[in-house]
Amino acid sequence: MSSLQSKTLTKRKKPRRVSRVDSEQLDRIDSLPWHSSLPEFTSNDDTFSIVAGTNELDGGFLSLEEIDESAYASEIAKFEGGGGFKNEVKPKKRKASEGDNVGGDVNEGFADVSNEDESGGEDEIEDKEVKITNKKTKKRNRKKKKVEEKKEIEDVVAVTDVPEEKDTFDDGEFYAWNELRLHPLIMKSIYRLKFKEPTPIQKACIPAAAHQGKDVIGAAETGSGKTLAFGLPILQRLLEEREKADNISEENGDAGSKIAARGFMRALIITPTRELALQVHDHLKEVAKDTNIRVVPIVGGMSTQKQERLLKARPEIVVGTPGRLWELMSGGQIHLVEMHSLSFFVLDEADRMIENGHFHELQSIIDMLPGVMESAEGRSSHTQSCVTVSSFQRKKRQTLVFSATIALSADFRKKLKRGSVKSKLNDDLNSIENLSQRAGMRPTAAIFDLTNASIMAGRLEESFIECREEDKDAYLYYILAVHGHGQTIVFCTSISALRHISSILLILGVNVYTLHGDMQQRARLKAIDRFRENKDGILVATDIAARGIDIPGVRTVVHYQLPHSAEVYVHRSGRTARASADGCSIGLISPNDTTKFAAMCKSFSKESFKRFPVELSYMPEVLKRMSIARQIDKVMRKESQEKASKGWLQRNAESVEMVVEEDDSEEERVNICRQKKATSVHLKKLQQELKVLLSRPLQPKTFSHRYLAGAGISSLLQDQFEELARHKQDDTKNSGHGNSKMVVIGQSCVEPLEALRSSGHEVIEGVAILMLYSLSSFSFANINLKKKESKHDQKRKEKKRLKGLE
Ligand SMILES: Nc1ncnc2c1ncn2[C@@H]1O[C@H](COP(=O)(O)OP(=O)(O)OP(=O)(O)O)[C@@H](O)[C@H]1O
Repeated sequence: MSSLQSKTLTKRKKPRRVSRVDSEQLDRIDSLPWHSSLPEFTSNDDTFSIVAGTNELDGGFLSLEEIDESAYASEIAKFEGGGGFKNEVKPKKRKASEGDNVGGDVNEGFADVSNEDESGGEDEIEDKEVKITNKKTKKRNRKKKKVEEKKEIEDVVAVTDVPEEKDTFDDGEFYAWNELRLHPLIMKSIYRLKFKEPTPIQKACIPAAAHQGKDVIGAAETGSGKTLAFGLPILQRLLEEREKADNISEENGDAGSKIAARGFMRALIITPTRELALQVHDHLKEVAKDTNIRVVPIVGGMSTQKQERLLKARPEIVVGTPGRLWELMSGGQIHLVEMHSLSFFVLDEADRMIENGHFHELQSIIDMLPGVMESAEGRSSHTQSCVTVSSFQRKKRQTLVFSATIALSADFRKKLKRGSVKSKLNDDLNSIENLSQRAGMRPTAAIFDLTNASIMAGRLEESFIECREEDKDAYLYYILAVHGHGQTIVFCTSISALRHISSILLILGVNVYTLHGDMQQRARLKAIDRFRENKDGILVATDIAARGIDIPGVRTVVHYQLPHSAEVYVHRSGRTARASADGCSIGLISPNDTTKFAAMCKSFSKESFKRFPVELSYMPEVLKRMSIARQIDKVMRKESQEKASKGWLQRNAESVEMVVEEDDSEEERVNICRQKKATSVHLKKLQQELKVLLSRPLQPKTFSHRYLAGAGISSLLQDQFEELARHKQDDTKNSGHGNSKMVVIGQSCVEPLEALRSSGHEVIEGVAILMLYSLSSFSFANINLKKKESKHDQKRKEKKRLKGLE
């Protein structure tokens, strides 16, 4: 029986008197928000709780308070239009007795001024002077706040801000854009972004959506520029309308406003994840920089009030996730429910939308779209607040549906023509086809499927390492330590696996950022930002990072665990090899994964997969380190769990005014104490042992101590060299010997893609019959050895034979 279990709970004889102050403080503490850095106590296999005590792991190494919210556009000022500077208008004198609170403290201030006129005496004058000064300060502060608020709005939405500087581009270089006939303000952004030519999906979609007013379904590989394929047509149409309206207004006065609906939402873009919504927002905001079209993100995990204030600015383009959008819509947020002028309804990463967790809100939003439910037998209750419009508006609205992985049936267009969904109110919508139809997609929709036979990005090199489940950690460490160059994303399917490897890697001195759904939104964004900024950063993430995240420096994607579906595998791998860059993916395939992996390869029509080259001479050292790291992890986890449950018992006992009595005998207590001491000594010993190992660069077993063979110097090896050099310097100083310098001559690190290109073995359709080589038996080495022996034998035999002939 553990010491913890042997404790008993007894009712307090004399409940501790809790003073009022104490209880207030306790209340306050209880009401503090949950902090992701606090250890979690529930899961037994959760290594995170041990290491996370340092707040180092959970997505961003920092407390949430450190994060500057405004950086993510969540902080937005109240938009008061022209009313914002009311205070500057010379106020009428008001008597205090008039007493209504219109104008708030502004008028209170003025009431003081009026009193000043009526009173006399020096004290009163002094009093009044103080009040006037206070009033001025207040006024100044209010003014300052207004300016700050205005700036905040400008930061979030794109505003009229045509830069003065002369453009220095040579538009001849951008001639490929000419045929798309985009507005000069859009072209200005294209020049600024240095996008020399439209990508194929942009070339295909822009004419159809921007000039022919068609609905579009677009499918193209990851990183192929789909955001602008739907973003540019939206901007084009809004700019054209605006120009037309301005021209007509000039001629006929007010008539122009009928053409360009101002102050209404014109485009609603829905994405499955918050990170993607923010990224799409940033991308469109960048392109709309020289226009006066405003774009705002509406995502969960951020203050609803602040987002409501953002919407008060009446942005034309709203990018959001279904959950938060629906929360605000069902709450009657006026800008969102006034959809009669909506010209574009966009579903980005549409296939993800139909998965669980998003579907119901999305369905509700679609039901709010003007015209969607009109032909059905009635509207659901929540759509009552929606402005009723004719189906004319539905016809005017364009529906754009995009993803890298969209499967459409051959007769989809026919189905659209039949409009089978129209009359079936409770139809099952969980397919892209039904969703598109329901959203009002017309039979004339243009369908561009640019995914080739293999839907993977063209410049992506795919590979795998076969290993036992328990050796995945070691291989991952090998990849990061030996080839750790460029940004890497390691994907896990479960959060517990993510916590496990993050913890192990951290013990091994590999700093990683983490990203998963249990993290607070701001911490998630911070983790992505930090990862983005670190050119050799490592992000360990679940599938919330699988879609859309666009970080050009990502060179390698590691599938630590295989995803549940082939689509997710495509999106995960698509975090690298984006735009015109290349990259590589490495799957760690254990015997449990082989069937799934084979099925995936088949579904991609992949002819060949490369085996990622592993220099097995590194593995003894890797395994040695890994073994110690695991032991440390185990001890720390146990300690942390004990502390956690002890704390839990104590807290619960206190909450019901009980005391936890220690009923261990003296002998038991001594034993526990001894045990703890022994554990602590053991832990220190392990940590010391690992420290010594880590202070030396990871070397292959055949390391000659004269040359460092193999993969070159990764950033991790570089750190270890520096550490070693420092040790050497200290040793030299202590021993009093002269200056001895350690010189490291190394090639730059060979990143996984290079290693793969130079020596990856192709495995042709052989995934299903993969042989499993376990680390413990070093079968690869053995096989090579046997091969060499047999060649040697053959030579000897040949020599003997020749001698015999002589
Ligand atoms: N015409 C272009 N020329 C060069 N780069 C471009 C062009 N259009 C977009 N890009 C860049 O390509 C990158 C990928 O674009 P985007 O995120 O839109 O891809 P995507 O197809 O939506 O990818 P995913 O399917 O993974 O979401 C971005 O960094 C974007 O700025």
